[in-house]
Amino acid sequence: MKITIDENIPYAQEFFGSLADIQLLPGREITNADLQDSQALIVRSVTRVDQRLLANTPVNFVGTCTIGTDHLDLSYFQEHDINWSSAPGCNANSVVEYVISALSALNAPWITSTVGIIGCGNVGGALYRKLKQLGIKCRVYDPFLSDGQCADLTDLEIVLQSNVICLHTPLTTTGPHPTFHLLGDNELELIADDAVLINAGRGAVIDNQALYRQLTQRNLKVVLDVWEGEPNIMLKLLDHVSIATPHIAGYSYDGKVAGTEMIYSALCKHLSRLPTVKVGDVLRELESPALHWSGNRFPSDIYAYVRQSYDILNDDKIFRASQMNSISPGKAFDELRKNYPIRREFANYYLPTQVSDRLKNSLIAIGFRELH
Ligand SMILES: NC(=O)c1ccc[n+]([C@@H]2O[C@H](COP(=O)([O-])OP(=O)(O)OC[C@H]3O[C@@H](n4cnc5c(N)ncnc54)[C@H](O)[C@@H]3O)[C@@H](O)[C@H]2O)c1
Ligand SMILES: O=C(O)[C@H](O)[C@H](O)COP(=O)(O)O
Repeated sequence: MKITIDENIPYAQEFFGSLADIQLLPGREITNADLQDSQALIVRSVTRVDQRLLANTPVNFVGTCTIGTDHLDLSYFQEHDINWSSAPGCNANSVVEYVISALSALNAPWITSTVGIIGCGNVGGALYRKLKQLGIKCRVYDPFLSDGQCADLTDLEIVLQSNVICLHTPLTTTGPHPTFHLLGDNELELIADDAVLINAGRGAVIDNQALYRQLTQRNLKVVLDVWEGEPNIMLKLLDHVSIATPHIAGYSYDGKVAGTEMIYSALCKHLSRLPTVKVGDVLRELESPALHWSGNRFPSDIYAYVRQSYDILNDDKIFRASQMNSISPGKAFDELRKNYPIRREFANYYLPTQVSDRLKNSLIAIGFRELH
């Protein structure tokens, strides 16, 4: 048996090599010819998996080590009896930490503000629970949830009037509530001038042309991890965005490896094999998990601790430089993602003992640990 795998999937050999021969290829370059003798295809979000890629191949299992599934033609899979699996929730916590890093780096008064969440599934729901634990007022728009599932559901128009607005929907073009260009001119105009808008869902959920028009007229603070047309983003938009990153919100190492393990387990099930490799076999504890003492001011010192684990402004700086200095910005976008450094989640770090109770409680609520 042979499995074709995106070369950017960490520990592909350790997990999938225990099941079959593996062929590692760049995700954007996998072709139909590459799959002529593969029974399984394991991808990330950059490989469009449809009839063009799969027709007349023996592939009968497709796994994506990601949360998003908009790159998979699920109707084609159903029509051709192709088993498939995604990795729901694998990097949800990574995205939540990205949002917290963005808000604390912007020095926005988010701790005392109202946060609007659009799309309250694995990612939005995890963010919602963390914010509630911090005592932050939330408003949620998710037309697929009922009041029994979330007490703060309200209309999109109301959510857009929050101090912070976070987008966590999938990208959909069909169904009763498609998200493609969910935020266009009319919706963006409802957002207050001093608000923060964060998109770490999918780029095309915001009409990027409309966003550009807005940002040339007013100083809304916008954080974009995802962009329309990735990897070839609208470069002129970059100048108007407060924090810009190349679709790495979900790129904590913990999240990526969890995605690999989930798809490995799904493929084992498909093959009626028992999984023998676990995350703990490959992912080690940090050698230096202790955070340095960095002050006790609440809430401004939250960033001082967060940045020791993940400094979003560093990602922003590197990304801007890559887009400005490269003759091929699209390639540079992909290269940054391919060579993204190892980023471990907050739960791998311990707080210094001097941190005051008030600050400590908040840092623990967002995921850091206390030394006992
Ligand atoms: N930037 C990144 O690195 C990154 C990482 C992980 C996930 N994502 C994206 O985030 C998306 C959400 O992830 P998730 O794990 O929370 O997915 P999920 O399926 O668990 O939740 C999505 C939620 O969005 C809601 N929704 C659907 N259509 C909506 C609409 N029109 N308006 C408001 N809400 C709507 C759904 O009801 C659901 O509750 C993924 O589909 C993926 O595209 C991005
Ligand atoms: O959907 C997801 O899980 C995320 O967007 C994920 O981080 C995408 O990463 P990629 O597959 O493009 O490497």
